[in-house]
Amino acid sequence: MVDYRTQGQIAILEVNNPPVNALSIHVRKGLDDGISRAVRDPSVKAVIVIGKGRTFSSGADIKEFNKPQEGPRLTMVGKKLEESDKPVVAAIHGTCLGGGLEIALFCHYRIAVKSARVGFPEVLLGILPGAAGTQRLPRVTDVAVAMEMISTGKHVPAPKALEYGILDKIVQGDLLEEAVKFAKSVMGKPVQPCRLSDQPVKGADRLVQVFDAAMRQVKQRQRGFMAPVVCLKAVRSAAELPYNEGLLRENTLFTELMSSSQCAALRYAFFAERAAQRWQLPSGASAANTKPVPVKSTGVIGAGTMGQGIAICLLRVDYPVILVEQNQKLLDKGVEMIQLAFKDAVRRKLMTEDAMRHCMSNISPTVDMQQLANVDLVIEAVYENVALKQDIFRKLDVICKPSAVLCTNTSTISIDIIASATKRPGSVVGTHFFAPAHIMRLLENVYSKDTSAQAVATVMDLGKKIGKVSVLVKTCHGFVANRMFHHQGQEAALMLEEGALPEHIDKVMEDFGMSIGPMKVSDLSGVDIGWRIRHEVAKMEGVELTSQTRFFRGERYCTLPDKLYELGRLGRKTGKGWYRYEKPGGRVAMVDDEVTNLIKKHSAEMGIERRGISTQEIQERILYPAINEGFRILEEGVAAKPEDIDVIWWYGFSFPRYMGGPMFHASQVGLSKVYERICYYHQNFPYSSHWVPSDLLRKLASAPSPVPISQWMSYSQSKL
Ligand SMILES: CCCCCCCCCCCCC[C@H](O)CC(=O)SCCNC(=O)CCNC(=O)[C@H](O)C(C)(C)COP(=O)(O)OP(=O)(O)OC[C@H]1O[C@@H](n2cnc3c(N)ncnc32)[C@H](O)[C@@H]1OP(=O)(O)O
Repeated sequence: MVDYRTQGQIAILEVNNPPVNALSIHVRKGLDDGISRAVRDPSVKAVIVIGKGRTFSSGADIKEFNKPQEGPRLTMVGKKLEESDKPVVAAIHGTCLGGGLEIALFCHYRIAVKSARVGFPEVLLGILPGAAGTQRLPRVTDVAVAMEMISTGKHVPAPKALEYGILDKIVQGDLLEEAVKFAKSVMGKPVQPCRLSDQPVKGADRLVQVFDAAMRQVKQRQRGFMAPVVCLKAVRSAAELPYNEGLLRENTLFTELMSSSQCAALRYAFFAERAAQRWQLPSGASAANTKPVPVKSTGVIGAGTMGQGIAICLLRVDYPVILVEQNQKLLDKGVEMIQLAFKDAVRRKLMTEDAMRHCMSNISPTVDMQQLANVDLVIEAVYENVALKQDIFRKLDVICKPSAVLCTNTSTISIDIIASATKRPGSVVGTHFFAPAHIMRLLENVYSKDTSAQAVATVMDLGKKIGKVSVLVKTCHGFVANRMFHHQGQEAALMLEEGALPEHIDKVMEDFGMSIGPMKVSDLSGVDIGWRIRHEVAKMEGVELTSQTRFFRGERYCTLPDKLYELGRLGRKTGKGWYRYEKPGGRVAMVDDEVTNLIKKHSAEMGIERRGISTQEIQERILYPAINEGFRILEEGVAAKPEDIDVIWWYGFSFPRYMGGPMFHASQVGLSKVYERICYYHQNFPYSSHWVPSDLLRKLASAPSPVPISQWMSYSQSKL
């Protein structure tokens, strides 16, 4: 785990714990033994700590967090490094994160290659740097920088870290050779000035202003998230207490966070997100045994909002895009909007003018679908209409080369139905982007009964390349995201006619932790989207939905969203939806009397006596139908595991990660309690099928003791 060798008068401690040199027990032990040996050996005059493989160290081993602490503590190992009278140099490449950076800060010097990154991402796991990081970082760099780094978890590129004083030197060429040269240059120099524990905190005279400003930002950015707040308090104590007392304070705060439910949720999230990448099809084909089709050229059909966003995602990572629209006017508009989005990115310094020009030079706009003949992958992004999509895929089948992967950005229509329009259903796969497609991180990839493993591998790989978090699901109407979200929308509308107002529902859900409430989400994605889907389904079933419709498909139906649509209140894009906005496309949601009156009038017309709806009821009626549907999705194998559902909710609907996602949240509340409440609502609202309790949930709720999430799927086939 740590290889010890000497090169002349220099001892080299090389951490070797693939893949990311996590500081597991054997690494800590190896470093502890290694530094003792180097200190004891009179022929050794300097020490280098370096990582083998792709990285210096990703920090403490997160898998060990659930277990009793064994072996030397990281702070003890660090203390030995710092107390060495022989200079110790950390030689950094790849990432130097968390406990890895803490080790580096115990060393007397830090050098790095230019591509290295350093950071304290502990906050993203709901904890703080617990091996002296909060006390040592503000002794090497300004306290404001330390507060920013520790409370956001952002990685800092080596050149910036040099500027901050965290690194002593950036080297070119072979890192070890350069480290040896550097070690020789400091051999024999006194190490005392390089011991951070002896240094004062930098910028301590500005502590109060810096702390207050950082705290304001943290509270604004992430309401309800404890870790950033506690991180700031820990850094503050570095400036207020002597070093050793600061360490004790850090330890107390660390233990507090480590035992919190937010930390449990975030650790779950860390592994869930990675597990989602290890996809597997029922055939046994998997990420491990399937190669993607190489993609060098792409096409996007539809230059509307979604098509524009998807094209931007592809252009940003250097894919050439053939953008197809049905007429020149729509095409020109689409290209103009793409250009505007890039200009905005330049204005916000997210890209350079040159990069923008390069991206724009990679678009080939056309109204001729034949231009797609040679692309490796095409994504259809036209509006949600079965006949239209089938027509496009029929044409693609004729036009595209045999190896092309044919993707659809449908958000609800079964991929089986779209693929059936082609003679190559194996090549057809769903790539469901979330609006705005160039901003939202989620890509819900959808396989049909015929989709080939290679097509799946290609879209999972594409997701990674364009910086998305991809989750693979099996096709059905609405897939995972919209199938669950749909019930929230239904239940929200029903609560509106019973007595709630949009701002009440949003406030409750925002207080719960959602970054925006469901009514604002509806305005953001467009009131017309739901309208189109409902009316498309009704049309397919030969039903006409009118303002008098009370039941549809045997279920209680609320016409309020349809009434909003008919008023042309389509959401943010028209400047009016469930709220009023400062302008079409505006962002500031304001309560609108017209909507309040519409809702009250609607209740009266329906003969419903409005009542006050409690916070608990709003929370349960928004969350539990989605959770119940999540269990059905698991029963049907539409999602392979509960973790995949939660990943979809973090990245598709901004569900607070520190609450773990709806399925994790259900496990925290207790499945028997969730089941009991769903049964209660089912009794009260018998005409809403989303309250019919899932069989899997029933089985899990009646287990003699709580079943851990990782074992839920073993109950899906059981006969209990
Ligand atoms: C009250 C009870 C007290 C009990 C106390 C017990 C602990 C005491 C410890 C006290 C000291 C605190 C020390 C320190 O302050 C705390 C920490 O260091 S926490 C860790 C901080 N580091 C991180 O959060 C980094 C996490 N990793 C990443 O961001 C990325 O993995 C990466 C390093 C940037 C690399 O990214 P990629 O190249 O994309 O690779 P992957 O992400 O796919 O990772 C590959 C593989 O490695 C696994 N892995 C990564 N990091 C860790 C880790 N720190 N520990 C364990 N495993 C890690 C990852 O899961 C992947 O594996 P796979 O899932 O594919 O099997």
